[in-house]
Amino acid sequence: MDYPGNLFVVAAPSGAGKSSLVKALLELDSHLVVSVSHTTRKPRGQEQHGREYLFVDPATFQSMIDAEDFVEWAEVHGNRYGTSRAAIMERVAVGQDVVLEIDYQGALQIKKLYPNAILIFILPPSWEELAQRLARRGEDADDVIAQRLVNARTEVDQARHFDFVIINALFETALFDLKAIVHAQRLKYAVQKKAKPSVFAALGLN
Ligand SMILES: Nc1nc2c(ncn2[C@@H]2O[C@H](COP(=O)(O)OP(=O)(O)O)[C@@H](O)[C@H]2O)c(=O)[nH]1
Ligand SMILES: Nc1ncnc2c1ncn2[C@@H]1O[C@H](COP(=O)(O)OP(=O)(O)O)[C@@H](O)[C@H]1O
Repeated sequence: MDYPGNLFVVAAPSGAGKSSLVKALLELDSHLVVSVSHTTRKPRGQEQHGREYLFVDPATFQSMIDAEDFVEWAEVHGNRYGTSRAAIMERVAVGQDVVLEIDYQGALQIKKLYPNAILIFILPPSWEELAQRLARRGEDADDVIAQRLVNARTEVDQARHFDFVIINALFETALFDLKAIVHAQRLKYAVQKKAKPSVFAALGLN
């Protein structure tokens, strides 16, 4: 299926910094919107319904699966998470670029459905740093953090299936990399669609 907006998928093990990076990217880029997922996980700390997630009970989530409301969904760290069709298609259809912050299982489902989607994997600089970030974030109980660190091994192994990999050591460097990927993809899309940004004129690409 072809659509005028770009789809960017960002995945990472818990604590690698993907929410912080996506939030910073959105502040810099007014053409980008984030898809708000549904989840059966309980809200933590400052999270608000409709902002970080749409928090639903397991029965509601199941009825959405049955109604085929999700373009993808997966069970991650013992909870269910899903992207509703409405969260993305209405936007890409009118030419907005949408970023999905989802796990690798969802990312691979999205790539199958929308081969033009750009898959970006964020890696932490080390296992020690990942553990420290989860502890420093201070949002999860020790057993939840332990489970996430175990799952991180499997998740990191999936990075090779992604289009791009970013190492989030220094935050500003990782943010720069993310911006560059988004920018380059937009230009590629413009060339493919024979759109004519003025910058192409000098290259005879009109
Ligand atoms: N497949 C899928 N995964 C999601 C979705 N929304 C969030 N996730 C992933 O679920 C995992 C857990 O997210 P969360 O509980 O917010 O924890 P965090 O990664 O530590 O911030 C992360 O890998 C998210 O990217 C979704 O709609 N679909
Ligand atoms: N480059 C970085 N250096 C140090 N700390 C970071 C960096 N990026 C993110 N963090 C911190 O690590 C913690 C986890 O980041 P978060 O964005 O919540 O990760 P994720 O969404 O991948 O679970 C947060 O406390 C965040 O402020």
